[in-house]
Amino acid sequence: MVERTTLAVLGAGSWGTALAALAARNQVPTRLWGRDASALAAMAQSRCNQRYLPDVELPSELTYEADLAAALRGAEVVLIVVPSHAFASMLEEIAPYLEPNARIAWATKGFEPGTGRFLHELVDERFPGRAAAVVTGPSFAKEVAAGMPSAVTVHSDDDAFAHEMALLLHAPNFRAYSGSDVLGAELGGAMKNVLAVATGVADGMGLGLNARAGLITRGMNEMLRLGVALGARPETLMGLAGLGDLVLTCTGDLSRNRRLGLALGRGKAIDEAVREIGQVVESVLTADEVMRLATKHGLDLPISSGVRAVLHGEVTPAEGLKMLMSREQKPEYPKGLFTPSA
Ligand SMILES: NC(=O)C1=CN([C@@H]2O[C@H](COP(=O)(O)OP(=O)(O)OC[C@H]3O[C@@H](n4cnc5c(N)ncnc54)[C@H](OP(=O)(O)O)[C@@H]3O)[C@@H](O)[C@H]2O)C=CC1
Ligand SMILES: O=C(CO)COP(=O)(O)O
Repeated sequence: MVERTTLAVLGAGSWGTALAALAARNQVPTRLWGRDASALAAMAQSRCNQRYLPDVELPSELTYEADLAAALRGAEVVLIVVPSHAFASMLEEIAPYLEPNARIAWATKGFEPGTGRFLHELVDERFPGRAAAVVTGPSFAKEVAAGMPSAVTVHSDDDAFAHEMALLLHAPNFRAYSGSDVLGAELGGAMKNVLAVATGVADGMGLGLNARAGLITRGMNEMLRLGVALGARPETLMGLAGLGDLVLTCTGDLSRNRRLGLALGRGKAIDEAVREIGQVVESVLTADEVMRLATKHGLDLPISSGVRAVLHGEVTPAEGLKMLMSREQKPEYPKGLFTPSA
């Protein structure tokens, strides 16, 4: 039985719209806010997000609010689903209107660009003491919006809020698990976007299925090593937030990050590839932040580093491949499975 908590979803792109529709179908009173008032009016009229989810009929229970103050009035839970580059400014924008008891969740995947700070750090700094949770895991918006079976996970330091947020979304075809490793959950969701570019590049170059599996597995190793260095729990990274989303995004052509890699591997220029995708491609900013964190912790992450170099045009995909394949022989896990080597 779902409590009738009022939910405000901020960000009317593909994922914000899909999550808002899911909650509304779940009998949660839900308002969807977006920065484009005319797009919201069209959604209210047609019950369709023509730009981001064109084939999906939105539930009649979902309401739309272009005025941020009105969207937040009475909202007990606020779910932020804007791209990571807009996350910090979104926190500033909501500050004057947040209800005193409002809990904050986000489904954004990434870091603060330019600093490598985790999004939970931004939330904790701007809203100290508020219950906060991240919603993450393998979930293409298009499939969730179409009601196809999916599983995600919700992590919070506040067990009650993790459970509450999960219940708002949990539905017959949508399993929402819960946990308490916010950092690990965020790291998995951010890093898989970078690694998806690597498998996309390999597939775009026609390197074969062995290469794809090798990149996914060694990419998982990079996620574990950075995660362990930062204090994430390995099991979080081996779960939906890490491995689950890594497999989805590295293999599923619905992934925009994988599609960017595919285009680069086929020789397309990055600007053109991003323009053609026409939606947020988080890896473009996240690769820099992953490498900023890796450098800070003295870690060598060859796949992530190669992706960053390819995205910056410092090396071609072929040169990146050569760099990876010419590395010295070494043990796969010199220090044991959950204390991976640098
Ligand atoms: N799509 C998916 O399957 C999933 C996405 N995510 C994550 O969700 C986040 C959002 O991605 P997604 O919805 O897919 O992206 P989309 O590209 O589909 O949509 C982005 C949305 O964000 C809006 N936006 C951009 N900048 C701002 C801003 N400064 N203030 C307010 N709104 C803004 C855009 O508005 P406008 O149209 O006006 O430009 C648009 O509505 C990303 O971090 C992504 O990694 C996570 C899981 C699944
Ligand atoms: O995060 C996602 C699925 O879990 C969506 O991946 P992309 O951003 O690569 O499309």
